[in-house]
Amino acid sequence: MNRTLRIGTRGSALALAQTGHIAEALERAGAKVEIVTVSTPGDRSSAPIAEIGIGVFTSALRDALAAGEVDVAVHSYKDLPTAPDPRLSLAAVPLREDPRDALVARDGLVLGELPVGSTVGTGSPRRAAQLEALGLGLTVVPLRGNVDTRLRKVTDGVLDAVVLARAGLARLGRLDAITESLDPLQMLPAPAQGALAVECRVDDVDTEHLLASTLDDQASRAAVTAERAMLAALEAGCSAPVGALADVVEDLDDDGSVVLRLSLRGVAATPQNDLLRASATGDLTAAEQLGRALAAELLDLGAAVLSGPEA
Ligand SMILES: NCc1[nH]cc(CCC(=O)O)c1CC(=O)O
Repeated sequence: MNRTLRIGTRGSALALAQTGHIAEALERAGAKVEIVTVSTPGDRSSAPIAEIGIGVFTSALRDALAAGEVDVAVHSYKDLPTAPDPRLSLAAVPLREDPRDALVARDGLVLGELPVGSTVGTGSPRRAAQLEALGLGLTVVPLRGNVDTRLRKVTDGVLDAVVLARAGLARLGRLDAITESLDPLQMLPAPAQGALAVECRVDDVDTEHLLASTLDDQASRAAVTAERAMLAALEAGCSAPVGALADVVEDLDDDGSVVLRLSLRGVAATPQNDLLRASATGDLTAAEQLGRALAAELLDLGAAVLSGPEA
């Protein structure tokens, strides 16, 4: 391909860092690239995500891609609505970062050391519900803003701790700030957390092929496919209290040979806001079915059918 690929990204430090990695990988594969920043309503508003709705960070970028203003869009996968966009192809899911949530607390404290009444900042209902379910007497405080703004709440002494995606800190070179990477047994991450979604126009087969062959990681794609299928079947938006995490695990076949399987864990809230947890294992090649099956089990257990603020 001789043309220059225009790669669209949001302008936040995190978005620029993750798009930079993608651009470098494409350049190493011989492509000519150019990074184009697209401003989104989510970047211009400071309202809680639960009010402005999922898609605020991604729809402007998707529109620019569909309109031909850019050729590739790089998103944080967990920020995408669950409904597919028929104009676009999800050409690559690159190797996923560590998907766990991270605690950044004052004085190097871990979760179990935070005194009763400590303030923990997060704007995510999923994180808030799981923090409250620990029964540690923590006070969850609403919080938004870019990664630096959130970290500063702790260094400035405004909050005792904040919870963020470890992947965001990794991509910004701020892993040093983490005082504890939270065990998924206590804090299941958002579906697709730590993964990127790389899209192109559905009719741009050259770009689709280049992205898939250069960037796609099959295990990462299978894991996030299962997590997102679970989310979609619960009809939950990204701001709903739903967590999911799939791992590729080795298992033994009937004839004793090693097979790779997907192990999926999920958490969802009841209408009374109690948390339900469940897990299931399935074929690596049937990730969507696994996600839907786990959602059905959670619904059977009494999970609320959620209609988040938008999707
Ligand atoms: N909700 C915003 C958002 N979207 C993606 C990430 C982090 C990187 C990722 O999960 O891929 C973050 C920040 C956070 O949740 O702390």
